[in-house]
Amino acid sequence: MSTLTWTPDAPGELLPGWRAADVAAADAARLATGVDLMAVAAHALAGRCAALLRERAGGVSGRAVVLLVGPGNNGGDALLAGASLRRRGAGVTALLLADRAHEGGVAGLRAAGGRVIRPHPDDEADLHHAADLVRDADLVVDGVLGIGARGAVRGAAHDLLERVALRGGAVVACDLPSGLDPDTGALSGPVLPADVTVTFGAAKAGLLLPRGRHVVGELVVVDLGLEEHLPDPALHLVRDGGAPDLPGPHVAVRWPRPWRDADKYARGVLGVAAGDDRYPGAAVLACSAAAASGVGMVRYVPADGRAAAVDPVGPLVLRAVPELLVQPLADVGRVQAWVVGPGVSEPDDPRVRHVLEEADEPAVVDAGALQAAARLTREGTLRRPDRLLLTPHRGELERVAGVLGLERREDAVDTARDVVARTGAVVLLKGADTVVLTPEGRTTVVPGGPPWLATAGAGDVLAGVAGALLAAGTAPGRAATLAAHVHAVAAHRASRGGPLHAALVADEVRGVVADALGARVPGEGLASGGAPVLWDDGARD
Ligand SMILES: NC(=O)C1=CN([C@@H]2O[C@H](COP(=O)(O)OP(=O)(O)OC[C@H]3O[C@@H](n4cnc5c(N)ncnc54)[C@H](O)[C@@H]3O)[C@@H](O)[C@H]2O)[C@@H](O)CC1
Ligand SMILES: [K+]
Repeated sequence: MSTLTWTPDAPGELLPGWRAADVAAADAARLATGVDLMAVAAHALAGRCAALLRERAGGVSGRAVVLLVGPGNNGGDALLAGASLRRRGAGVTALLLADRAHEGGVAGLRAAGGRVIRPHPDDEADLHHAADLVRDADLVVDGVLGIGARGAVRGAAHDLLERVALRGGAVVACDLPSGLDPDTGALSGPVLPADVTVTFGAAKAGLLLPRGRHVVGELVVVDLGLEEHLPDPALHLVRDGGAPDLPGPHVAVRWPRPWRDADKYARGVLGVAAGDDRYPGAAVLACSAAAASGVGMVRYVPADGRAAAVDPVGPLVLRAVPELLVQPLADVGRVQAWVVGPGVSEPDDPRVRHVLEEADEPAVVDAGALQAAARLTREGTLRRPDRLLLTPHRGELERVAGVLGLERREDAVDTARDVVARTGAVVLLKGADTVVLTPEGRTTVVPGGPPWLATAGAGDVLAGVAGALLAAGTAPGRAATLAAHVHAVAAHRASRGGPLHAALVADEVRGVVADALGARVPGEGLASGGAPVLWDDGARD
């Protein structure tokens, strides 16, 4: 299924998502003011269904619409939308897939001339017939379960979804694709991937999280006037610039830019403690990416306290970034941030110990330094975790959680949240999508790069970009979100649908940042030509 997009009328750089319980409470508060929310929801749903029928089937009148109807109000929404489509001339059949169905909805559909069928859950011929109706429909509306869902879809709906889950025609999900957990995005049992999800009142968090996003299709958020009844969102999703290879307004507004007479310290000086004899390339990639991200200067710190003259990695990083300095740990000059860990294969590498136990500067902690951060957390000697950005992929996260002695969780995002709570550091969890979690409780989902990005060295590039931002004074949570987005956009450019390798991604970073800054909306964020972000609070992303 396509990646998630959302309609332009949902403004802002970030799309907020809420927990189902918070939306249900806001629904109830709004209902108490006397608004017929279901009528508003069904009207909007019918409108989007009609538009999709026109796009895909050339019109509404005479087209076949099948409603999959569950026991609750979600089914009620679908039935009332079906009644509206019937009045516009569509042939509408409701399949009632539970032992009860929303009475007003059934009556409404019948009154409009729609057909209502209740397939018997144990009758093979009934289910077969229902599956045929679904397969032949121009449009299927999934109204089996909404935010009242608990676990995988059960009963006749389960059996039917299993038979039709791979059908090709248009599907509109009512509030959310049934079988998707509204809070976590977990998919249990068969799920009908939607072309469009019309969600009511507020986007549910699960629609924006990695596991859920790929079955949501285009997301339309219907305004039910819930704002004043909703608490803070559970998470945010970062928006691109209209296509995966265009940076979104989030970057334009927040990327630090130098003022006219800024020196290298104002731009940021980054120490890179990465690479060793086994993994020299990690150092090259991290340094190149940092340079492409606008850092003022890079100090490269070789392994083993070696002097520049004898370090074999130094000439490689110098060839990639001629302006950097190679300085052994004992002589390293002033830095404003660190990247530590990419391509570091020795667990007791003194560079790792220095950054994690002695330094005060913010640091990106990646790869070979992650387990050390976990071990030092356990021992109580990790220095100022609030300055740290941990960047594990899933496997590394599990190892970190293991060292920390955390309980095993099924969902990696939950594990990451536990690691944040235990360490006090920001965690950037790499995966198909990136999830950034901060100790203040903020969760941000950043849509990922192309699948080709799952390649050696991609993480080293990301670490370099994030390090450059930390060096410029951007707070760890914000740096993580910005870096992940720029990295993903750069990867889309490097790939153009085909294979890529990490150095190509690093090469694209500069152009992505330039485009983002060029597209910046005047009057928003920093003043034009203004100061870089210096130690912003980072509480908000
Ligand atoms: N509360 C409101 O005022 C509004 C609700 N709306 C709609 O109502 C929906 C929520 O309605 P409900 O609270 O009735 O909940 P649902 O329609 O999601 O369904 C809950 C029902 O399904 C059953 N059920 C739960 N999990 C199941 C499973 N895994 N397999 C089979 N059956 C299961 C439950 O027993 C319960 O009867 C929203 O998603 C939205 O579509 C909208 O009309 C907007 C306003
Ligand atoms: K649904």
